[in-house]
Amino acid sequence: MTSHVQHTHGTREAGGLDHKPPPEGEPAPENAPRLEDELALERAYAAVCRAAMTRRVDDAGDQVVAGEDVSGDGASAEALGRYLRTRARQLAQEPDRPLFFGRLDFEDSEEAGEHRRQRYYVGRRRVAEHPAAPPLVIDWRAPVSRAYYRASALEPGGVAVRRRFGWAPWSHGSPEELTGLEDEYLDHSRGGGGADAADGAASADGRERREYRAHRARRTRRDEEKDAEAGRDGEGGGGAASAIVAAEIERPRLGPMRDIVATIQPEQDELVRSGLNTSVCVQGAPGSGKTAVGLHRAAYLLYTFPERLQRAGLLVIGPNRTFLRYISEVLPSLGEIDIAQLTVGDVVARHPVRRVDTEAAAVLKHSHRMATALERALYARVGYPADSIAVPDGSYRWRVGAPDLARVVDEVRGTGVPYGIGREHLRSRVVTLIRQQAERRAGPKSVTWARRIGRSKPVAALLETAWPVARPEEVVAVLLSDPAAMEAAADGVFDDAEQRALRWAAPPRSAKSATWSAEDMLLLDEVAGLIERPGGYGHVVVDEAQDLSPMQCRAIARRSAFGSLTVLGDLAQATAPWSAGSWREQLTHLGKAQAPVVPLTTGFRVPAAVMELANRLVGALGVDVPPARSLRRDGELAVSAVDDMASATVSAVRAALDREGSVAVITADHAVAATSAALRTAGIGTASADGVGAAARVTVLPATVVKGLEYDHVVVVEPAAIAESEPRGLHRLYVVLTRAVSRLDVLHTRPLPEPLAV
Ligand SMILES: Nc1ncnc2c1ncn2[C@@H]1O[C@H](COP(=O)(O)OP(=O)(O)OP(=O)(O)O)[C@@H](O)[C@H]1O
Repeated sequence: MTSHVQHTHGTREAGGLDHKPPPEGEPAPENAPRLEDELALERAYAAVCRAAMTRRVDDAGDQVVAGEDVSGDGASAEALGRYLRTRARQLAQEPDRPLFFGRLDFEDSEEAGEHRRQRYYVGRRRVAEHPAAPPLVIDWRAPVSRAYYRASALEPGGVAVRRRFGWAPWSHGSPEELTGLEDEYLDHSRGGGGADAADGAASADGRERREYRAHRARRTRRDEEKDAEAGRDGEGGGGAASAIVAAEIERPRLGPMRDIVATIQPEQDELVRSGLNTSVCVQGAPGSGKTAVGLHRAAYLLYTFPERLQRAGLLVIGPNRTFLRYISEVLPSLGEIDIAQLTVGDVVARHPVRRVDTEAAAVLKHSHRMATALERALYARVGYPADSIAVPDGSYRWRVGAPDLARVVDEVRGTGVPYGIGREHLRSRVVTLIRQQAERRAGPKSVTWARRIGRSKPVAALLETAWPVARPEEVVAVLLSDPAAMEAAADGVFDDAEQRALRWAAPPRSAKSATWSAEDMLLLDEVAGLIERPGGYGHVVVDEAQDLSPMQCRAIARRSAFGSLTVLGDLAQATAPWSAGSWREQLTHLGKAQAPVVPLTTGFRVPAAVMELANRLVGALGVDVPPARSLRRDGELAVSAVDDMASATVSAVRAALDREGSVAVITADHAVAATSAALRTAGIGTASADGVGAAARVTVLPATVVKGLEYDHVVVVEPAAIAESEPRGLHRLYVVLTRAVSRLDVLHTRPLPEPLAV
C-alpha cells in the first residue's frame, strides 16, 4: 500500500522518471526550483558519504597490511587477517554504487524543550566517518530501516516523510548521479509540513506547499481506506504507485541478477525480516521475487544474527550452475561474500559422477521408499551373537550370555541413535553388564578398567559380529549388487520389477571399484547420515524447491535439523518426475512439516499480457496455486504462426537486437544446435547456457535450463515441441513463457498446445 506525493523531477535518465503534473483541480506545487535545491542538498550529502566511505576503504586496506604484521599466536593473527581482508573486500565491492536510496524523516518530537526530527538515510550498508561515529547512512537491515519498507498512510509507524532517490542507471566505472527524488507524506496529523523545517528550507512559499502536501496526504489516505474496504491493495493491478519503483521494476535487464534493496515491497519485507528460528515456505508466482526474497533474507539474517550464523553457517541451494551464476552477484552486492551457493548435487557429492542411471532407476532412487530400503540395508548388519562371550580380567573371566547380549542389541536399536553412536552404546552397555558382575565379586572398578574391558578382544569381536563398522559405499554397493540383499531390504517396498531396475547390471568387484551415478550420491548421503549426523547449517535457503525429490529433501533436512529453512518455489513450475504435489508433503520431507506456506502473487517480471497467456496453462497443470497477477502494464506479446522457423527466428532476433536489453531464444532441448547454427549463419553471435560466449547479447537456451532466469526479450521456438519433450512438458512451457521481462515472441509452425490455443 502506498500513498505518495509525486515530487519527482524530469531529468535525464532519472531511472525513467518524468515530471508528472498534479491531478486536475489540485494546486500545482511550485516544485521545479525547489526540487533543484533539494537535489543540490542531497548531492552534497552524497558527496560527504562518498568521502567517508573512501576513507574507510583506505583504512581497511591499511589495516590488512598492519594486521599481517600482528605478532601473537598464529591462529588469532590468521583469524584477524582473514577478518580484515574480508572487511576490506566488503567495503571495496562496487565502489561507485550509490550509497543510499532512501531517507526517512520521523515525526517531530520535543526533547529537553528542543524541537527534533530524526532523519535516517537508508543504503546498502552503514556509512560512517569511523566505526564509533553516528552513521551517515544506516544499513537497510537495521531495525529502524524496517519502517522504510513497511510504513504506509494507514500505518505510518512514526514516519512523517519517506523519500526515495532516483539515480542515473548505475554501472561499473561510471560515478553515481542523483537525478530525482520522490516524497511520500505519511504524517497526516501534522499536515505533512514538517519536512521543510528539517530541510532547513523553510521559505515564503512554504505555507502553500504545506497545503498541497496535506491535501495529497488526505486524498491518498481516503484512497487507501477505499482500497482496504474493497480488499485491494493500493497498487490494485495498476502498476507500482511510485515512479521510482516502477522504473526499477521495468528497467531493461542485462547481465546477472541484481539486488532489490531499494524497492523491496511490504509483503516481501515481511518474509525477508522473519527471524532465524522461523522456517518459511514461499509459494510464489513466476517473477514474484522468490529468489530475491530468499537472497535478501540470507543477507538480513547474516547481519542480524552474525555470531550464530558465523558459527553455524548459511547455505543457499539452487537448481543448477547456470542459475547459481545468475544469482551469484546479489549477496556480494549486499556486502555478504563467502556464502556457500551450491546445488543439491554439490551438497551430497562424495565421488565423481561416472554413471548415468536409467530413468526408471533414477525415479526409484529419488523416492522416499529408498530411505526405508537403505535403513534396512544398513541395519541388516546388526545381528544377535550366537554365543555368549567370556572376557578375561586377571584371575577372573566374566561371561555374558547370548540372551543378555541380544537384549542390549535390541535396547540400543530402540534408542534410534545414529548407527556409529549405536555401536559405541552397545560397547558401553556390554561393559556395564560385565562391571555389574565384577563389582559384585571384586568391588568398585575404575574408568581405566572399563576402558580396558571395552577394548578387550572378546568385546571387539562381539561388536564386529553384532554391530560392525559400516561404510556407506559398502552398504549401497551390496544393496545394488546382491539380489538377496536387495530382496531383504526391499521386501514390501519395491516390487520385483523395481528391484531389477535398481540393481546394477554389471556389479563391481568391490565397493572401492564401483562407479557412481548422481542419484547414488543421494543414497550414499542417506546412509552416511544414518551412520553419523552430518554437520548442519544455521539457515538454508532452498530455491526452486518444488523440484526437489524426497531424497534430496532429506539430504537438506539432515543439514538443517537444528537450523531453519527458507523454502522457495512454485508448484506450477514443477517439472521433475518426482516434483512435489503439495507443499505440506515437501515440507515434511524437508523436516519442517509445520512451516507456514506464504503466497506471493504479484509478478515483477512478466508483463500483464504475457502473464495472461501463461496463465491459460495453469488450469491444465493440476496444481493448487493462487493465480498470478502482473504489476506491469507495459510489455509486448506476439504469437506468430510461421512457415520457416529458422528464418522467422533470425528475423525475430534481429528485431529484438534493435532494442535495449538481453535476448534469449528458448527451444526444446534437441533444437538448440539447429537454432544456434541458423543464427550464426545469419551472422548473429550467440552465447550458450553454460556461459560460453557470454559477451553476446543473444543466448540460445534449452527449455530445461531456463528456470529462475529472465531476459528482456524472449523468443520461444515451437511451443508444441517443448510441451511434448517430457512428461511435464506443459509445466516446462509455463516456465518458458514466464521468462520475459519486456517482450515475448512465440513462433510456431505447428498448432499451439491446446490450453494456449483458446
Ligand atoms: N520489490 C522488487 N523491486 C524491484 N524488482 C523486483 C522486486 N521483486 C522482484 N523484482 C524483480 O523481479 C524479477 C523476478 O524476481 P525473482 O527472480 O526473484 O522472482 P522468482 O519468483 O524467483 O521467479 P521464478 O518463479 O521465475 O523463479 C527480478 O528481476 C527481480 O529483481
